[in-house]
Amino acid sequence: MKVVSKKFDRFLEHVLDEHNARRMAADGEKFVARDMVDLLLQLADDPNLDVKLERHGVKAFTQDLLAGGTESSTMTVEWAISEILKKPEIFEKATKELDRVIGKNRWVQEKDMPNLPYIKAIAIETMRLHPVAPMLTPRRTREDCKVAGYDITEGTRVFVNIWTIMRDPKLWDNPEVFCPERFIGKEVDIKGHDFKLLPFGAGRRMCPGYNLGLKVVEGTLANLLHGFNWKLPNTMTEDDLNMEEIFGLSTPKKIPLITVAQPRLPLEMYHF
Ligand code: HEM
Repeated sequence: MKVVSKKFDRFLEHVLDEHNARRMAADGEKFVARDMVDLLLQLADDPNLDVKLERHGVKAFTQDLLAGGTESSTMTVEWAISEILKKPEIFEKATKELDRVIGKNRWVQEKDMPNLPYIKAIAIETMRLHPVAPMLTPRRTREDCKVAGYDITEGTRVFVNIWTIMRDPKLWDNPEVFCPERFIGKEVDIKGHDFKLLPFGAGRRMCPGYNLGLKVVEGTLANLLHGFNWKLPNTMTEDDLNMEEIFGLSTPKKIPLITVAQPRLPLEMYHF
């Protein structure tokens, strides 16, 4: 742990030095912040902040964003492709929508997402069955309270098990079945107001990156489905595909997905 933390620190020092050097190079000209680190460094220079942001604060912030913002999205996309490989009819429906809305001569852009409700539904259904943080971050009760008949005293550390909530048969029809259609034509809230669907948590410790996270998952998924036919390798069948998860702070696949991707757009589309 100590070795990893030192390695991370060296990397973050380098990132900050690099950004500071670019700011210096602007030399009197108006510096335009290019990314989150630039913005944080600008804030750290502000002498009027109520709570001063120090260099170590900028590093911690940057690390939080990297840690929270990378595995969460990739893990969700891996689960989505796995679920789709199990149910090829979902792939067909998704590509029908993509071909109708996007066509075969371009990639999906962020502005297309409102016109791709089925892709959105696949993303949300994936997060329902495979939440990134199954127990959210721990809470501490501020006062005595009663939940479902249980007395919980002030100061108790509490975990909210969203994995179970999002598979609760009292709240969901056929909860174990991957079914994006359950969200089609419905107002869906995943911003922490609907307590049966909490992939980003709720309240003051809710995921601050939910908007970005959702956009990354939807956009990546849309382009992966638009750009490729997904098949299982060799003689492997849908039943052979292992869907076990490692249950812990996050829920990655126990056995990483191996799949075969074949282009489904004109070949010139793959030259970037
Ligand atoms: C699919 C994408 C993502 C999912 C499903 C997800 C989910 C979550 C969940 C469930 C929590 C705990 C919330 C709670 O306890 O109420 C959380 C916390 C957090 N997430 Fe995300 N997240 C995603 C993407 C991102 C991105 C893109 C960023 C930043 C760039 C980010 C940064 C964070 C941070 C910093 C926290 C800790 C917040 C705190 O403790 O106050 N996440 N995320």
